[in-house]
Amino acid sequence: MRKVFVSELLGPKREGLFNDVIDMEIENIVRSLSSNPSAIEEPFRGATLKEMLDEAKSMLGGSIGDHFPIFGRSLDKLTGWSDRLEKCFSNLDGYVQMVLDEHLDRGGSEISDHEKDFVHALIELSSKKNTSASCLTKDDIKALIMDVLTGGTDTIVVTMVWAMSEIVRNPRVMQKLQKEIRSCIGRKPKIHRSDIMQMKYLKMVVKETLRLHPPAPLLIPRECINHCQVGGYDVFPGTRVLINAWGIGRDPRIWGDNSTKFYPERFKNEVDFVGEKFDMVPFGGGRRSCPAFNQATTIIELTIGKLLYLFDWEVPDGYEELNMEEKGSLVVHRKSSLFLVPRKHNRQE
Ligand code: HEM
Repeated sequence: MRKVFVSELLGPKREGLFNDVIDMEIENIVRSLSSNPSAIEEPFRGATLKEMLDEAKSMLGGSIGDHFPIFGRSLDKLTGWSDRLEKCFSNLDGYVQMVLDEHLDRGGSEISDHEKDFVHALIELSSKKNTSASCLTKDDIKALIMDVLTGGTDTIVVTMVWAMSEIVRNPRVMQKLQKEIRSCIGRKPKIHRSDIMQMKYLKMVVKETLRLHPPAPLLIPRECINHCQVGGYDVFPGTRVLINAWGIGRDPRIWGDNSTKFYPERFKNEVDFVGEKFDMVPFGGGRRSCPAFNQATTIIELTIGKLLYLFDWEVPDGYEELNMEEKGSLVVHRKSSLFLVPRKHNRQE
């Protein structure tokens, strides 16, 4: 399944369409900010799908029955958790089914290869004509779509919101970042992926955000399959394992006395952040690490780059200090919404 996900959504086959959709979405955010700054909340505010995904994420945080299966399951029934779980996943399943039906109704033949998206590709892999080992069932397709919806939406938005919070709280960082972006872009109307490659400080800012605010601070709960030893402790098969990515990213033994400070310059020398050295693990590590880390960081860099290139950002009058309290279980958000005022940057200056 992971192989299908990587080749059909993230691989070069789908790159053109994926990039076009991302660029269009970033343009939409910028347009809504330019025409009506009070619409800043719009792209991130909930439609029904968002509510469904929020509910699913809160349920994935686990129940009493997940931790104490023997008596916990009965408690889950009594407290109404089991009914809530049933309803939540039947709603999500209904949504995914609707997406699938829409794709089936349109039929694959009248759509050009360029227009075919991830769901079309999955349907092709499930067709009777496909005799390869990766032939998918309907449930496989639904699971893969749910992976994208649950794993790929909130994580990116949460990281962007934390990045904007830290940038605005640290005017020194904001000025340095804007200077870099604006000098790399000059007077060009658009930022391209190739421009981002030159923006070293922007990359440092995104890494520093993921270090201090990994969207999934305990990653995804895993279960140990084989007996192993970690740091001298025995971990037996069946043990549920939680990795404290939040704690690792703030560990003063790795990051020094200023480990809780937002200081992107600490990434001047290349630091691995995709789980090879484990100094920070916002995307997990090993065989089940996030397959979309590359795409995710590019989307965040492009969006932040664009927002900082076109606008100067301020906290609204009356809000002196940004509240940085956190809330959530599987994915950790800001406790209070982020309100910022964008002022269009005059490119003649
Ligand atoms: C800033 C953005 C993101 C962060 C921080 C993030 C983080 C993570 C983490 C921590 C895991 C679990 C790794 C582990 O347990 O070792 C994971 C898994 C996964 N992520 Fe992401 N993710 C991000 C964006 C995305 C996007 C955009 C997609 C899809 C388009 C995605 C799809 C997945 C999938 C499918 C898995 C499961 C992989 C497996 O079990 O083999 N993620 N991600």
